[in-house]
Amino acid sequence: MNIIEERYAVHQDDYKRYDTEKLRQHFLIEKIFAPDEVLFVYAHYERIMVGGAMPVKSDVALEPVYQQKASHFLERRELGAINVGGKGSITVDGERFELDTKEALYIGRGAQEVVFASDDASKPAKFYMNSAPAHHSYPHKKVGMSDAKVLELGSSETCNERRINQLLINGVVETCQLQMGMTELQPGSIWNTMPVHTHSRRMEAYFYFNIPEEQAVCHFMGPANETRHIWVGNEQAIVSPPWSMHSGVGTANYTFIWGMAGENLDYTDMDFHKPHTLK
Ligand SMILES: O=C(O)C(=O)C[C@H](O)C(=O)CO
Ligand SMILES: [Zn+2]
Repeated sequence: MNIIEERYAVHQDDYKRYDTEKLRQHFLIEKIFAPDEVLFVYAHYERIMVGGAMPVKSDVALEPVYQQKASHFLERRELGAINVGGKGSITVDGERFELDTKEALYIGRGAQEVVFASDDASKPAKFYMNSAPAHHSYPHKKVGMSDAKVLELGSSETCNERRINQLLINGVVETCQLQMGMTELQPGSIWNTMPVHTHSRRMEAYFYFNIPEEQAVCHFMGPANETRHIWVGNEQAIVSPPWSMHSGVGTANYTFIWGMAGENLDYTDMDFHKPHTLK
């Protein structure tokens, strides 16, 4: 049985009055992986589902949840999965895709049986997933880091030197509305997505991983003139509403996966806010 939690959409006027606990309750996803389970948060921003599958002792299957009222999970949805654990595989209607760490799989609408497996229980695969409603069925496709479109952004002087690996993105794979990728910070750099941006056309989810023990990432959210922060631990995620900027600074090096759904598939459609204008 897949485990699901629901998150409703928040108005930016209400968000202003949230304390730490309420911000965390609405925007932070503390648990993405549990052994031999599939966990999902169903968020009412573009109806994105954010979650993870971690097969250890046994394979685990994707099952429909009550919120979907569907006979199978992908009846009206598409899904992107990126492995952040040891080697594993995803079998889609009998077709097996081997996925090493940092490799992604796009699964198109209509797939009926999706099964996650780890090659070695002592180093389990961890499939981080985003899923969004889909109007069309595009082919399933595996995308490795060497297939990614790469953007090198930032500099060591501003502590934001980073490599953006666009994995499930227009031009690499056909999707209805989902886009996903992985941003790696260069050693010594700690700021992601600085200068910050908003894109009210798309919501976004950030999943932080490879954060060393006892370290954390301070994630910033909100309209540029009304920002708040949430401290995020390793393998936790943030749901970013369409009115919110999204950026983070780590107390150590880390990596994160971003995923988006919404009005367009244009990665460059962003409204930038210069650091000195933020409040
Ligand atoms: O470090 C960055 O900059 C990012 O990774 C930005 C994300 O890809 C993003 O927010 C796309 O809208
Ligand atoms: Zn963004």
